[in-house]
Amino acid sequence: MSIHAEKTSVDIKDGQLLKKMLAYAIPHWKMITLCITLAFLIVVTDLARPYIIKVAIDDHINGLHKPMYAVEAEQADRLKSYGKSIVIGGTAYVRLDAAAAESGASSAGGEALRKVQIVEVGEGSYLAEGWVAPNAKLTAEGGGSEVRLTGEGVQLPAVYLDDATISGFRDRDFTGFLMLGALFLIAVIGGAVLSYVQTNLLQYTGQHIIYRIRGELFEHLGKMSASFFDRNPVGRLVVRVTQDTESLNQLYSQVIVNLVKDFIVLIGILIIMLQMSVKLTGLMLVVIPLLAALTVWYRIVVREAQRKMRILLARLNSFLAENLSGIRITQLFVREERQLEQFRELNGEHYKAGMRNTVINSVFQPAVGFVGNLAIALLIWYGGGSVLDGAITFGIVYAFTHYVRQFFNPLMSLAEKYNQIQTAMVGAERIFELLGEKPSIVDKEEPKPLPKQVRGEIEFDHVWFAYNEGEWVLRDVSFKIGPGQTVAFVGATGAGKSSIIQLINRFYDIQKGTIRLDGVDIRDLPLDQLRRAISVVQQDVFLFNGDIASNIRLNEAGITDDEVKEAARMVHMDEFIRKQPLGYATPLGERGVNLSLGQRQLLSFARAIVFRPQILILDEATSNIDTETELVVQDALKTISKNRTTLIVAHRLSTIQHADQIIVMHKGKVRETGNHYQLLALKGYYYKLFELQYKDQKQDMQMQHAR
Ligand SMILES: Nc1ncnc2c1ncn2[C@@H]1O[C@H](COP(=O)(O)OP(=O)(O)OP(=O)(O)O)[C@@H](O)[C@H]1O
Repeated sequence: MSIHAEKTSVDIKDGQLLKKMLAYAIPHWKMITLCITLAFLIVVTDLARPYIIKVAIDDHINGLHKPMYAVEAEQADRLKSYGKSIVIGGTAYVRLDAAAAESGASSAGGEALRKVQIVEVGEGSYLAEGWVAPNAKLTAEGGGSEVRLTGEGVQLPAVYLDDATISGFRDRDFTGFLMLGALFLIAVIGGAVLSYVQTNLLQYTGQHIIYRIRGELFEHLGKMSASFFDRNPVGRLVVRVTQDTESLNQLYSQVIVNLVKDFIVLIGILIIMLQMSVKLTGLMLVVIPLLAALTVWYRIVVREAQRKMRILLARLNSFLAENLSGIRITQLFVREERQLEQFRELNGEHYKAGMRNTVINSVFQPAVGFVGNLAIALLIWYGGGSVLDGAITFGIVYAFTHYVRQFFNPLMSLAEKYNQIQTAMVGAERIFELLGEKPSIVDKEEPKPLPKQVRGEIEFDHVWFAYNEGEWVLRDVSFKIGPGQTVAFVGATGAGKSSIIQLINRFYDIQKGTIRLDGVDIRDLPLDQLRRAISVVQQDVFLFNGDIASNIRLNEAGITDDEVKEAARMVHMDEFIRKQPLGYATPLGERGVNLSLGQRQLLSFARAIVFRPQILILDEATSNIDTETELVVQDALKTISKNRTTLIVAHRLSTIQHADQIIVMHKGKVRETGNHYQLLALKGYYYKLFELQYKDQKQDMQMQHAR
């Protein structure tokens, strides 16, 4: 598997993962509980709105024709428990609210209460003694106070009502509308305010958790050893710290609480529906199996589609990461067309997978919508009929249509949530996998501190080392470098010279043998002390964002400006730096001056010197510097390397002839050791290398002469 390949799917039921995610949420449990409580209140305000309208319809718009009670005016007190009574002539009337009317309040009122009702017959309104169905077909006979309403097997004495009297009965409707309107407004404003508070609290919590995880990730990455970075491309790690944590944030701040909210909505709606009408609720639930089938289908199909999309996206990402970092090579070798073709292919596949996803969603969402509307159709058919029969009020049917919609909304957005959860779970798994990865190179439990004055004696004692198991890069390497000595490593490409340098720094640990610094196994030393004792100048110099001075002292506050300048002077960079617009404060890189390769190396020298290490390592450090400057640097080196152990890896043998000891490497083994003259006298491998380079030089000189 390519190191760019990514894991793309994880089983949501994975308990381990959930436990770890929960562990991060636990410190915020108070906030999360508060958010869930707020969610509950928001649901209440959401669900209250249709109910308020239902009450407005049933008790006020249609309330006039609801059953009423009447008593003689002087006994009006008896009606108190039903509401405010209206006195007309010698009679007190009270209108019942829908619930009381439906539950047949008569039992509570006792027989002495007269049941009355406002009934419309033809153009006129009558106050009839007795209760009839609202749609009963009646005719009025007689006149004045002697009217009788007959029809449908009933005969009721009635009184004709003029418009003014009807308005009297309507009075309480107007105050009712005002009250309900105010209540509706409170529900709307309350809902909005609560949502605002909840969203902010959730974001705060989510961001806080992510802030912590990001910090931990960065700290953790800082401890990882070189082999880890060999395996993990930088692009991927950047995605871990930025993108994956963000999707996890979404999970904490949106998905979890919203899922709880949706659940409360569904339960809440069911309860309200059941309370309003068991029959209608039963009818609504007829569509549930259809919905369940749809959801199961969707889960299966979309899971696969989304998994495929994530795989392709990961591939696209790694393709991009690889190609953008190697863009110069692509351009140099005129491979743009071929790369573009590959990219198009991948991009096309991703597009197709994306479209498939879209198609599935565009089927699922309207399908759920359709089932919802089917439920509404059933509601109109059955509910409408029941309203006419007087079995259900119009307000209930109206409220049901709203609740059905609210019931189906969370189901419709299931797609989005499913995707969010999957992405977040994948992100979470990657993050926890990363956090769970132990740094392979760490301090011993009780490391032996280095003495303040490091002597700088380095010893390799039968060292075996492989980057990858079984592929030995160093085989039984032994040598000893005395304190203050200058030692050079030479050998063909791939002989293992740079590996030796990396091992001294403990970027990797060896498999067999021992490496000692001042007689102590480096694995027993505190890592930071070991690395502080060593400075390395490499061929590739990394510059950080910042000015020249901070790039030399690497933000080490203990290093003074004078020391920085002194170091720059020693590598003959001082003059160049002074010429820059802001001197030592000139920013480097995009925002400031760009350094040439040679200048970068000089800066890297200054960096190494300023830290005053006991051991200085130069790994191909002068390969980018012109001969003239190299002479200067060599000169500086002589000063610097005095009383310091200095290790030099070089291909140009001319630069290392003065070394106290030269170690010749060949295929991971020490082939020869000695100083320049001893090695030449040996007439071995070194001699051959020297001859080859010398011949080259002679040829160069002859060619120059010939010109
Ligand atoms: N990070 C790494 N992971 C795996 N293998 C590596 C790694 N670095 C180097 N190698 C392998 O180790 C061997 C020795 O490499 P090393 O860089 O030590 O050689 P070198 O003598 O310094 O060569 P050069 O003169 O080209 O710098 C090579 O075969 C190389 O492929």
